Amino acid sequence: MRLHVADHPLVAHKLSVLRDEATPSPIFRLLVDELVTLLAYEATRHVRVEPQEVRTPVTTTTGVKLSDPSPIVIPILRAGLGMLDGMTRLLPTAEVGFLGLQRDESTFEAVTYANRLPDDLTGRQVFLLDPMLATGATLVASIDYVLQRGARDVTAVCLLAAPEGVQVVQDAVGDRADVQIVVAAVDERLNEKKYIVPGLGDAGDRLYGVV
Ligand SMILES: O=P(O)(O)OC[C@H]1O[C@H](OP(=O)(O)OP(=O)(O)O)[C@H](O)[C@@H]1O
Ligand SMILES: O=c1cc[nH]c(=O)[nH]1
Ligand SMILES: [Mg+2]
Repeated sequence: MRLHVADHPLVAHKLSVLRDEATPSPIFRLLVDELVTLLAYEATRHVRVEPQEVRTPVTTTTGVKLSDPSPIVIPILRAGLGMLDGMTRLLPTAEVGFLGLQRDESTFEAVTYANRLPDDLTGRQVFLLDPMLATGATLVASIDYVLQRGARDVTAVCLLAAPEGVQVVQDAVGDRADVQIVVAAVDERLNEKKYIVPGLGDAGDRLYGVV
């Protein structure tokens, strides 16, 4: 498994505003969208392309186009939905699937409550979107889900990760697939409630309110 931490002053600036407890939901949503577009540039560095002839006004040349089958982008509901537009802005031809998982806040296990994905993901590049990688249970369950459907090339785009969660994902994935995590920052640790410290609180609640 590979971990890529975005190292860019704009990412650091936007992330700092995101962390601020005084940042209201409308600004929070806007910043998540902007941050994801910056991360998407890194996350798509190895997106598959193939040669394509292009006729310019002057001559013909060989360019590239995204290979078939198109990549699939999967936001992990609820909070991952806030990352979808930022990702598809750079990958407008990608298909979009949905996975709904919620962390049980007493056992910290991930409970799956929804899925709308193709049965067969063989040969597809998969981009999972979830702002928070805390214990790693949600991301491991999501990766297992797409690997069971045949995917072998998976990139998770996250805003924040805890070192504990990164290790859990690394151990769980092993050499089963090519998995990459692209993240804006790896924070210090998890607290006793398994929240990321310093973190930004509950990403879903800050995007969409407490339900
Ligand atoms: O690494 P973990 O310990 O599994 O925690 C991370 C998960 O927790 C949050 O979702 P949450 O369960 O709060 O659902 P929500 O998106 O509906 O708020 C977050 O968006 C991740 O999916
Ligand atoms: O810090 C955390 C941990 C899990 N889920 C969140 O939204 N935030
Ligand atoms: Mg939540």
